[in-house]
Amino acid sequence: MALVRMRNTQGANATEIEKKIKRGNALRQSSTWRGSRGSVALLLVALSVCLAAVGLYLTSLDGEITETLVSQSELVTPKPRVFTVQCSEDYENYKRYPGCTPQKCGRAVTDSVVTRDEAEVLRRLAERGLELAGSEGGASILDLHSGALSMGKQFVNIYRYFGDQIRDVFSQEDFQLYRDVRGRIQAVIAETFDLDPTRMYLTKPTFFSRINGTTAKTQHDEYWHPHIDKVTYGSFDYTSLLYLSDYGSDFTGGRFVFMDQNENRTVEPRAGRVSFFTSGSENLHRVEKVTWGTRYAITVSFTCDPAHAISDPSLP
Ligand SMILES: O=C(O)CCC(=O)C(=O)O
Ligand SMILES: [Fe+2]
Repeated sequence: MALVRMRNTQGANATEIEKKIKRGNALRQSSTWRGSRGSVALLLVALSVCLAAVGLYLTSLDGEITETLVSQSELVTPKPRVFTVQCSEDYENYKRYPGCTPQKCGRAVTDSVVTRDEAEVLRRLAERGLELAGSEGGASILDLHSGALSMGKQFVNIYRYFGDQIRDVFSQEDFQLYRDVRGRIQAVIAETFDLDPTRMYLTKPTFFSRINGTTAKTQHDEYWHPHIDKVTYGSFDYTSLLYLSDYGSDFTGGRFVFMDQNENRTVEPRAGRVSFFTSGSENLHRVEKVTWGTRYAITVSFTCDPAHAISDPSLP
């Protein structure tokens, strides 16, 4: 009995010892796991850092690093903010026009050539004109010079299509304002690039644009493709854009992007802001897709070749 008790006691001790061993093992295992959990966390951090570095490198190769040249909220006044870039070699293949052909190339932005009130008058003009028709896709244009207006999947000539009724939509004052603004833009481009303003001429197309987030229906709606204006439009030597609405409050997306070798550089539209640049391949650019709201702008461009000059738009 005692033996039995003894055995029992020994047995009880053994069970106790086994339990302790098990507990000890369990504890050891959990501390090993805690230790390895630490290493796993460290490894994960290191991996994330590596991935971030690789991501940054790849985006830089892709030209996806973006610098804001001018944001919507700042006011560039009284002098334009000028960014000089090296002229592309294309110019060697073009006929040179003294006093006009770019000797120095670049881009510039100014908020002191057109007031916000004037921009509003021009935006209303654009709204009225584009209300007459407009593209089924997201991008519509109205060219006051040729009369071209987006309608559905094509264009109509407003002067022919609407005849005299067009005088109920546009006034002489509207056209006068366009001419004034065109003259001021021409003067600031000439001053910035050291040109003779009498040797640069308005060229076509010159148009109001309205862009929203509607899905494109035809190629004309695909405004976001990278392009070089001198290639796309032929006659352009200096491109200017007058913005009629505000990035961030009237629309989102829709920033203007200069696509440089290692970096994108953006201009954020602001009502009354004029952005201008030499039209060669030194200024490859695109417009971001508009994601919300409506963006209005006017493209006003100049040529050095008198053969491509057009007169100011006027009411017929
Ligand atoms: O509206 C813009 O900001 C740019 C438009 C453009 O690139 C063009 O008309 O060629
Ligand atoms: Fe362009």
